[in-house]
Amino acid sequence: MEENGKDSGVVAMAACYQGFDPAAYLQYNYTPPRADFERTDSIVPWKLACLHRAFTEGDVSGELLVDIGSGPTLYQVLSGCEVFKKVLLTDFLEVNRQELRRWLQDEGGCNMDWTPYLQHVCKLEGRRPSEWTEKAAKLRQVITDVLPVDIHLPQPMASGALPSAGADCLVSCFCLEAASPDLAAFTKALGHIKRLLRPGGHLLLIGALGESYYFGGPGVKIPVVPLNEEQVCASLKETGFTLIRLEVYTLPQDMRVGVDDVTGVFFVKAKKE
Ligand SMILES: Nc1ncnc2c1ncn2[C@@H]1O[C@@H](CSCCNC[C@@H]2Cc3ccc([N+](=O)[O-])cc3CN2)[C@@H](O)[C@H]1O
Repeated sequence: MEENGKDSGVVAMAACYQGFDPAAYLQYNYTPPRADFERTDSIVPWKLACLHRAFTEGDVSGELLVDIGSGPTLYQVLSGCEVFKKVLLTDFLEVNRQELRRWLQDEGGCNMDWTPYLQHVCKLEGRRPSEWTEKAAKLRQVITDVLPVDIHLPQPMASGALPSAGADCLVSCFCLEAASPDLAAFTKALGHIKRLLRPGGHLLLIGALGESYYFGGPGVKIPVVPLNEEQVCASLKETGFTLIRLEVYTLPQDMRVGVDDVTGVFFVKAKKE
């Protein structure tokens, strides 16, 4: 522990993120082959199917959904925006919060066209893909803010950002393992975000398995704590979450495109009792 009370590994992680490049990151992970809606074995359709099922199978409800560590992406809340009246996006970096605000303000300058994602989730909802414009409008209506977050703080968001009871549901994708220097910090961060959730609320957690690094931009190599399923389950148990479902996707060879060394992706639905 350093004299200012911050763990040295956490301080080093924050430094790694100074070169993060949202446009490059989107290009690496959210375009084909990893986001190929024509392929049933592509990662993004698998993630969207997990989230759609989790948000719509009847046990998740409430007013407020918070996405922890949104990065420059909003696919995480495409299904949730139909279930919650209010959605908050959050990230550690201003460059990512700006990327999200540019899309929300719909004034151009975005580094990503989310249309295929909106069309795909409309199909999952039994709607015509052409209803993507209504879904985009719904998103812009329910996402009321894009706020700073730091999962390594006991209080990750500014006080007053959430109702005192907490959020009704949290979603977090590829953030905790990529922002934590080691497994202990990952588990501690899980405990920190749990405090943002009301009792009885749900956590939808997506993350990388077996990943030790990824590129957050050209030449921006960011270390990741490599996780396996057992460690994810142990961390959830240690922080007092009740596991409802764990699903695992193993990357086909041609999804390993050199932007990271991830071997699989986990999806967790859990509950804070
Ligand atoms: N202290 C902090 N608190 C909160 N957020 C923080 C903090 N530090 C950094 N952040 C925030 O966390 C970051 C989230 S992006 C992290 C990317 N994770 C790795 C990457 C993702 C990915 C995506 C898709 C697929 N796939 O197979 O389809 C695989 C993979 C595996 N590689 C970033 O937004 C940063 O801004």
